[in-house]
Amino acid sequence: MGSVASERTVVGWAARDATGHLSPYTYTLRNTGPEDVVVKVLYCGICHTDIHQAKNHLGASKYPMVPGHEVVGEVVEVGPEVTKHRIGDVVGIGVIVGCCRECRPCKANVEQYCNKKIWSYNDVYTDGRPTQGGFASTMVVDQKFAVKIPAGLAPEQAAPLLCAGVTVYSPLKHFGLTSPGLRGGILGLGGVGHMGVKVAKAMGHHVTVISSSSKKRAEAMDHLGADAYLVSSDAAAMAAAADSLDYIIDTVPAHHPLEPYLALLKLDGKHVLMGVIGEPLSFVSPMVMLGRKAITGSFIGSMDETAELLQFCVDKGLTSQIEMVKMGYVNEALERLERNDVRYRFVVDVAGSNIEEEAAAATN
Ligand SMILES: NC(=O)C1=CN([C@@H]2O[C@H](COP(=O)(O)OP(=O)(O)OC[C@H]3O[C@@H](n4cnc5c(N)ncnc54)[C@H](OP(=O)(O)O)[C@@H]3O)[C@@H](O)[C@H]2O)C=CC1
Ligand SMILES: O=C/C=C/c1ccc(O)c(O)c1
Ligand SMILES: [Zn+2]
Ligand SMILES: [Zn+2]
Repeated sequence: MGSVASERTVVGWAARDATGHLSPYTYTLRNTGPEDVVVKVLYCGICHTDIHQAKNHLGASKYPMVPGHEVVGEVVEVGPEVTKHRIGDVVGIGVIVGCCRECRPCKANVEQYCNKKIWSYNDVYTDGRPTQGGFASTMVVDQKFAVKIPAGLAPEQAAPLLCAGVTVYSPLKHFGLTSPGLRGGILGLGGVGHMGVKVAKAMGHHVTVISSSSKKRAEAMDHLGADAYLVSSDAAAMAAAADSLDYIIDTVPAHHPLEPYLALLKLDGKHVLMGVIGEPLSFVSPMVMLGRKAITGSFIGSMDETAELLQFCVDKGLTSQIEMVKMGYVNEALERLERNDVRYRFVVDVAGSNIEEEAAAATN
């Protein structure tokens, strides 16, 4: 218990401009507030959103920016009113670190849809400071936005569950797509997509991966447990699969036509958009009318859903498939992620990268 009297100086790896190149950056954290926990970062996953943000794909990036929102760490200090966590707990921090607590989404415990939500980086906290993410030695976060990592989950494999995992779990629950026997499509087999296959399979669905190439076919079928694999450019295979899916989780992070995928949906099928795409997507209206299909979207998941997903993963024996790297490799990892060269999520071993020591040595 107790709080530090002075601001903590920490080191993160920050983008300085839209090249998205990260390099060491020293900054201070706010004093530990009554409901804050101080978290020593152990691991942080690399999500494609980190590229969108670091490279200013949405036009709203502010620099210096320390990305990273799939954070697993150890609680090293708690404010005097913290009841949810204790020193020594292993916790996760995701995309959101604040909300108004008064609006309809907040009262319904879907605080990710709060219009006053605070993003874990590239945002401004209530004290007027920029928020900074998990590619850093330490974070301070309100206890509400830290979730306990349950026993039975390796912390490094838990990291991708905090964004990629809950991002697929939340819409499947919300849209009533949890019944065994449903037929689902996962469009784009990356970080979010591979968790889509795993979570949907654990719910008892028949899962079809829809990919831009055949490169991931063997892994998808043999290791991830997919039931079918479609290459989107294979017109004959796509035609044969028409009218066969109850839903598609669309994780493609770039502009793409929707009509080839809408054609795969059955009556009342749902196309759930996940990718962050700053250009209009298009389709002709009969594609949705003649089949009462729905095009919708979903944004991460709530803190409650995150805790539920973590327990679901323990109960079902699910983990993410990761490639662990040190912080010094983060720029190569970002480049490889952008060129679709990772199976399926990079996780940075932050604590094992000695970033504070290395930054101090570089300035001496
Ligand atoms: N809605 C939300 O709450 C969230 C949204 N996101 C967003 O979801 C998207 C996916 O994130 P993530 O899984 O981390 O990204 P990844 O890069 O790990 O995966 C995306 C996959 O989409 C396919 N793909 C990539 N580029 C193209 C392209 N130009 N055309 C067609 N297919 C492509 C590839 O799969 P394949 O090789 O199989 O074709 C790739 O593996 C991003 O836009 C991210 O910002 C992420 C998390 C939460
Ligand atoms: O990776 C998680 C964040 C996803 C996201 C979704 C929508 C949006 O506009 C973003 O900036 C990020
Ligand atoms: Zn993410
Ligand atoms: Zn709110």
